Amino acid sequence: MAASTEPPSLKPFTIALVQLGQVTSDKSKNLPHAREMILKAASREGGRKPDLIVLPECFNSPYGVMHFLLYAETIGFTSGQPYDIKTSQSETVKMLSGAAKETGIWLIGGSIPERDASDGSKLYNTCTVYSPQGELVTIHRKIHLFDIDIPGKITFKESETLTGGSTMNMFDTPFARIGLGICYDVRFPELAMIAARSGCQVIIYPAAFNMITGPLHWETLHRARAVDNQAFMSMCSPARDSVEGYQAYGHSMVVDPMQVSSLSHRLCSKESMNRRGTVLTQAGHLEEVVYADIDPATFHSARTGIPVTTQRRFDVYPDVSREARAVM
Ligand SMILES: NC(=O)CCC(=O)C(=O)O
Repeated sequence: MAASTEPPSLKPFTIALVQLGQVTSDKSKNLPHAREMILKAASREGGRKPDLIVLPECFNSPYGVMHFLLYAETIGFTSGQPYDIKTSQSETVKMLSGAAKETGIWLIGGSIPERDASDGSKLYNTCTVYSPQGELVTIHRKIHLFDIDIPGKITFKESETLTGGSTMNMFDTPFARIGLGICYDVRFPELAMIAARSGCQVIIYPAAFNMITGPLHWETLHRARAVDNQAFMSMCSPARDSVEGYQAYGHSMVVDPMQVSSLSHRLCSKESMNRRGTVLTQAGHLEEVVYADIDPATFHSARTGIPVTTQRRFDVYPDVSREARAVM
């Protein structure tokens, strides 16, 4: 949905982050395992059932530039155009659509290597999103490719085989407008800022940080994007169980935009702040499903108590984002 329309008002809802393990070089094992974990997340016992399930970045293929071509699938989705899952060429899209329909739950289907339907030489790192009826409602192609070089620690160059996406993407559910990105996109605050100013109350990125940058920045970036934008921020990682190759950091997380109303209560002790504070939920590093309840009161108290959203001085600084519109 275009961001020029009014966003749905934020309602209470529950997110499930599936910190998927066992991502192997065998896609025929990866897909059934992902499906099984989606069903497991959906059938939560002893807590509110999730309204939205999220998978991690690159869950049907090992994460590495040499793998993307081999694992890439053609999706062929165009925003605003009818999309027929039955005739889709993507086995991953079929599986995800079926799982969303079977569970009746919104699904952010992590990301997969995608081959452009019209220009087969172009590959993208692409997230697909499904309604509870199993419709493919939007896609997000990772905009900022993970090209880094920290000598002796990590060198990664997604641009060797991938092309960066060129559109901002968000989607509406009955409970929130949700802004999308993928992993490295989080380091570019403009993306989350434009999403928030386009009405997103929640920002969710499938991701796969690593053992160098994860301990450095994973939680800080969640908190930064959440506080700057006064929005809920979440990234879902794979588990750290790869025997060789890329070691994901794990620690899938949901962070709230700061509970002003309960701030004094929280400041009682560092321990209670960590337990009840702004990190609503956080996984360890192995495979697990973690849940977070999104409370609109938190969002509203943050925005009314610290009203930066109405205090901006566009007369003093140029607003680089104000004209932004969500397009596909
Ligand atoms: N998959 C990615 O984009 C990794 C990003 C990352 O680790 C970072 O530090 O940024």
